[in-house]
Amino acid sequence: MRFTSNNQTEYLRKDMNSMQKYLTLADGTTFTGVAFGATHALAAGEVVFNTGMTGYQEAITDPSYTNQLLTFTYPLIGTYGINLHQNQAPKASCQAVIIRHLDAEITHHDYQQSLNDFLAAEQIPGISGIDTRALTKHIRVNGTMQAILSNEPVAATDFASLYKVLAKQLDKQPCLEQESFHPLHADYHVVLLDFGIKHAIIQQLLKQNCSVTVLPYQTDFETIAALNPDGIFVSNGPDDPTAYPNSLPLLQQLEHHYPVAGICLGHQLLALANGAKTYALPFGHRGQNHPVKLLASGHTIMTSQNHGYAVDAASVAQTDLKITAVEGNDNTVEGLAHKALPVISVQYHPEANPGPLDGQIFFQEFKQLMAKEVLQHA
Ligand SMILES: NC(=O)CC[C@H](N)C(=O)O
Repeated sequence: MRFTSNNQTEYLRKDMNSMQKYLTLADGTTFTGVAFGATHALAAGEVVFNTGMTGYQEAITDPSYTNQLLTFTYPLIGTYGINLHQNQAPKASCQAVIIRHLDAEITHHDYQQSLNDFLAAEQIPGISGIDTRALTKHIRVNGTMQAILSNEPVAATDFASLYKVLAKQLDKQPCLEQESFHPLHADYHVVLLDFGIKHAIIQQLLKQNCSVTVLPYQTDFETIAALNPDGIFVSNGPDDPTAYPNSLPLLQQLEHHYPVAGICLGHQLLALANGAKTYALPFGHRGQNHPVKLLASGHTIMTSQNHGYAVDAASVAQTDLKITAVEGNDNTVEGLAHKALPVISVQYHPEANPGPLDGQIFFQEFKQLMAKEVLQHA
């Protein structure tokens, strides 16, 4: 099957003095489009789709997309440019950006750079003129798959060997050193284990009047304890959660000493540390309108999500955890709490960025767990 460029692509080609680019999926499906960003760069990785109508910048700079080729179902991308302080990490780590139409006419009072220039500076290739809805439907039917973005069509027989050459080893980039953030007045001190953190999580903790010390996820228990935290936060991050077996003993130890909260990868790792299992979803949840039912109140909230793995509900029953929230679309696990310890986690992104802030209450719940613990030991 081959999806060819259409009139709009022809227009862009003239407009941008452009160069043709090819997206080849592992099953041989090929899409032809126009290069932008780092136009000559090649890329290989898993193609994942995001259904948000806005928020391309936050998604592109979310480290959880590391080494993935990110496509957007919303057709107009780049319309409001890039505003550098909205970045979720110091550098963008997705492999490539696949879009329908790159908007050359940027309108936003705050914009500092075009998406095209931003991706060129970040050395990330883009391809526009792609029917991203057809691509997404293809992935929804056939499952998440590997793909190559290249300057020449890739023959089916060459796919596997070329993919091997191009696919990067997962470049997990947590902070290399300790970093601290302070609100004007701090009620509590939180140690945040960085597996690939989004900046919005730090901002939400500051908003709760918590000072935050960000530490690389490989930090040992003694170093963390020496900082005398009131609570531990486990961040989001890239990859399969089972790729971090060395972190599980640390999380088990931390749970017995401090209130602990986790988001997305952090949630999955806390589940694994307590004996539950995780599995790969057929095509992931990535967007800003994912309904989540909170089981305690029966309320459904709208959430921002970005994950390809989930916690296996049946395996939770064998542990000391209980399910606190489920997805409205497919009933998968969206929240967990420990039955005896002050440990809570969510699969969705309560810090949003992009997306709705319905889930912000999670940060208040974490603060309440710290308050309770501090009172008990007063
Ligand atoms: N946003 C995240 O933390 C993603 C977690 C994990 N990498 C997944 O895809 O499921």
